[in-house]
Amino acid sequence: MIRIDAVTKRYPDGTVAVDGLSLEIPDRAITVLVGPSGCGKTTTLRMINRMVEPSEGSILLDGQDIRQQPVNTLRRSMGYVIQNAGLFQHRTILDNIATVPRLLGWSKQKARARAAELMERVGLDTSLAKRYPYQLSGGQQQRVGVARALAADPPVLLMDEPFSAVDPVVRKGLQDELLRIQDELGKTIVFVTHDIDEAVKLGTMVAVLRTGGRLAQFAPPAELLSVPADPFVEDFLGADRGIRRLSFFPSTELELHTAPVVAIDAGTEKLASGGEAAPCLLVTDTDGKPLGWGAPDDLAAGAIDRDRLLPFGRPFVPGKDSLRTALDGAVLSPTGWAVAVDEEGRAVGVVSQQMIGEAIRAAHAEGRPDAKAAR
Ligand SMILES: Nc1ncnc2c1ncn2[C@@H]1O[C@H](COP(=O)(O)OP(=O)(O)OP(=O)(O)O)[C@@H](O)[C@H]1O
Repeated sequence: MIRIDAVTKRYPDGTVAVDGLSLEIPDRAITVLVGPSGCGKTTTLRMINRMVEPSEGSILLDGQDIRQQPVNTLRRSMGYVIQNAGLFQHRTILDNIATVPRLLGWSKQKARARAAELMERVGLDTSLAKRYPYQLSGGQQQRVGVARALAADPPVLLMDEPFSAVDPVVRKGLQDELLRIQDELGKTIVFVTHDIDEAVKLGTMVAVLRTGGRLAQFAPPAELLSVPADPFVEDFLGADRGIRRLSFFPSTELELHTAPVVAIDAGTEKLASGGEAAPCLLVTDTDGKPLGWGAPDDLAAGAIDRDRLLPFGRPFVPGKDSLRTALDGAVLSPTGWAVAVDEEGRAVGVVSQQMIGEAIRAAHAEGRPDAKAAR
């Protein structure tokens, strides 16, 4: 555990960047520091690897003051990833990643083998190994930055706005990749961002800092969304807090209706009977994959015209997707019903907006959501 204990940082010009900050950063989890520009996030991160020394207070790593070990030893136990990756421009991708192992005295061959393994782990094709950083996209460079930080297998990873410089689609890919890597490796990650959505998506714990370097709230993201500590945090979380909180509730409890799901080659009788449970029927192909909503009148006549089917919106996978995704599916569906599919995309049932609303109320009444559903 990293324990930040009553830390204040006053820069020589008198700026108080961090003011009496205390935090307990849990092991093998992602702790996000988030807040407006200039609230002391980077300063806090840099105090953890002693690039900046606190003016007051102390930082403990596994119970030991970080000042008690040589700074180089400390930094080797902490990978560091920054915005724009900060790669060595004159070194190949492979040699960039192999930097720390080489510094640690590994042979060139062993360090490069490790680097190649890490390229795969962060989703980079090893055919890029001999390129130079300028020959990669921004997103690829960030992946190299992550691989380089992981090269010596440090227990701690410090990440300072690592995904801020890439477009939203690439950014989402990098975030997903980080969560996947974290599931495999279980590092203690401290992640700085000014983007609250990124904080909520990635954080096991989220520390919201306010200008002046004071802690506004330290909580799991679902708790942050449900009980913001004060108007500053509430304002910082932004609009749609209630909807976004639904990301933390699993959709497994939803009761699915199967009667309105009919295959396109079903007999006339079956088509006519399904419509009792829902105003529309979901028509699937012969493999069970949804094709669209058909109006009961059409179906009762036993004549399905594929061209007249209504789009079925975005389906959700119960057990994998959250109530937010299910609700989104229902809102997008012209019938107001969401379509549930299995991992192979075959329809397993349908559920109405009203039924989702009831599940939301029940989940809220039960209290704490399941944090895993957010991913
Ligand atoms: N070397 C320095 N000397 C003086 N003041 C500094 C120094 N470094 C940072 N500051 C000030 O300390 C405060 C906190 O800066 P810091 O970079 O930690 O904030 P931040 O939350 O990471 O900001 P951003 O999101 O904009 O990167 C700011 O007011 C900044 O101007």
